[in-house]
Amino acid sequence: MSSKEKRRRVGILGTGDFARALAKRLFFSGYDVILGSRKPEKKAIYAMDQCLCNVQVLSIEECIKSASIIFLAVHFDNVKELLTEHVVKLEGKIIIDVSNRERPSSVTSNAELVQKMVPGCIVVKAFNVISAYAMENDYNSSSKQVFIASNSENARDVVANIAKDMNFRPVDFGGLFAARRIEKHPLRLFSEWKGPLGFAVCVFIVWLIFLIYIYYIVESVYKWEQLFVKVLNKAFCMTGITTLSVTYLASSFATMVQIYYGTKHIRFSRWLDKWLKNRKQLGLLSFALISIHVIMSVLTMSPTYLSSWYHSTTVTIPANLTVPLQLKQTTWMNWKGEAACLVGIIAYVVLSFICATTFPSVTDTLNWREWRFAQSKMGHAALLLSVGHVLVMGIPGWLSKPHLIYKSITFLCLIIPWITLLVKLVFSFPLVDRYVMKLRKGWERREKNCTADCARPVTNEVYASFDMNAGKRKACTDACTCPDDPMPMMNFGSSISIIASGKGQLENIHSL
Ligand SMILES: NC(=O)C1=CN([C@@H]2O[C@H](COP(=O)(O)OP(=O)(O)OC[C@H]3O[C@@H](n4cnc5c(N)ncnc54)[C@H](OP(=O)(O)O)[C@@H]3O)[C@@H](O)[C@H]2O)C=CC1
Ligand SMILES: [Fe+3]
Repeated sequence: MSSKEKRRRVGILGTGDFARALAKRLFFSGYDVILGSRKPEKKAIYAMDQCLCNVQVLSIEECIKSASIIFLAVHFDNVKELLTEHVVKLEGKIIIDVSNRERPSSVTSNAELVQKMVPGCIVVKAFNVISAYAMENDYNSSSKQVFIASNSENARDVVANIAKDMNFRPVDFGGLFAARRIEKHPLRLFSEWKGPLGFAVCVFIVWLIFLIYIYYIVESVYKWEQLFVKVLNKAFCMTGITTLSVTYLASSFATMVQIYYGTKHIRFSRWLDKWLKNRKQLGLLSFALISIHVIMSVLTMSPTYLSSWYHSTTVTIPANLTVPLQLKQTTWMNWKGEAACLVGIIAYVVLSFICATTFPSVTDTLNWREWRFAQSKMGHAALLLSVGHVLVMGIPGWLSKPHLIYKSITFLCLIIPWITLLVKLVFSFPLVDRYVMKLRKGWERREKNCTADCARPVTNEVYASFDMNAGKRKACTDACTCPDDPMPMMNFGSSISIIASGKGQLENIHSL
């Protein structure tokens, strides 16, 4: 066999679920795999899975000897016992630690502890975010990311190539210090959804209490049995539009902060940073709420439920009726119903399009300009259309009872959307827009009088991290970059992708 045809060899310590799945995947990706077991003679791997008949099971020592890249597929608790007697033989080898923790730790990581146990080897943290099931079954999972951390750039490249061969997407996290972050990843449970979900629930409760107050306590407009669809539908609609406007208000707030400080090199306060990072979740939640509103509205689309949307017909039956009377009743929508439907449908279609652009497979096909157009311009257009939909329903009532406008739910639920749209309109004026663009290109209003107490990035070996959660943000008495700051204060929206770019260009992702 020529050297080109020779399969690259890797060793795997352990013969458990993950080791077997890894062995199978590596074998079908063109690797020669050797499993290392404490009792190789008892591990009839091929009996468990015929695909593994070409995978040898050797002793731990032989496995370590025969490969220069070794996956450590044993539970961390057993690592010390397993590796202690092989420390010398492991010298110079690449050890890939795939282990996960039960609890997150900011102080250390399993990978760093392995590096301490075997100082002569090069430890790489990787593959811990892929389950054994996905490893074995999802062969078309090129979108699945494998986060990689190691103090050796060369070792990171080697493991990144292995991940690519296995049809995974490697993401370089830099130094081994980043293993702490990587090990936290599988322990997350929709953590980025908690804030937006809590916000939506609170807004929903507030609107619902208000609706119950005006429709059941102040006046008896509806029957209690109508609470589940008729009244809840209004609460879903009001929460949906509030959440949608809050999604787009975040970027305007950030722009205001940048204008105030006269620079874009300002680290936003924590609440604003969180708000900006949660825009995707807020937007998706508003889409879900508006979808519920659409379904409920379609189900109740009748003159009985939406009397103001339909023409009403009054039938008078003569008192002295002697012959059979035939009444043909056809009711169609009036202008208000038709207009509200039309604007509502267009708003929903635009929102659906924006929602579709957040799917990774679609996002990947968009360039930066298209993405911004979909998320910003179309987003504001969807909000404007949603406002229009509510206006069509509200205006006739406001005109007939202007003194009661403050009680109108259509009026109240449009306050935040109006603010969002008005602020956006102000920022769209050529003068303001030009000024903001200038700031975004790096111009600073008070460049010469810099007295900023700049927060420095946390630097650890080759891993440079802007840890938004670590420590307290330093106060900035004046907003500007420090002259010797190689990377000015920046805001990482999707920290993973930015940090992942490692050596690449750092880009201010808050192009709002
Ligand atoms: N399962 C999964 O979906 C994922 C697992 N991981 C990580 O992969 C590692 C392995 O997980 P998994 O394969 O599920 O675990 P298993 O319990 O299925 O396998 C662990 C293997 O470790 C070996 N081992 C070595 N020393 C000991 C010891 N002292 N006691 C017991 N076993 C020992 C055993 O092989 P032998 O008897 O042949 O020596 C055993 O088969 C873990 O660190 C886990 O966090 C990461 C991502 C996903
Ligand atoms: Fe509606």
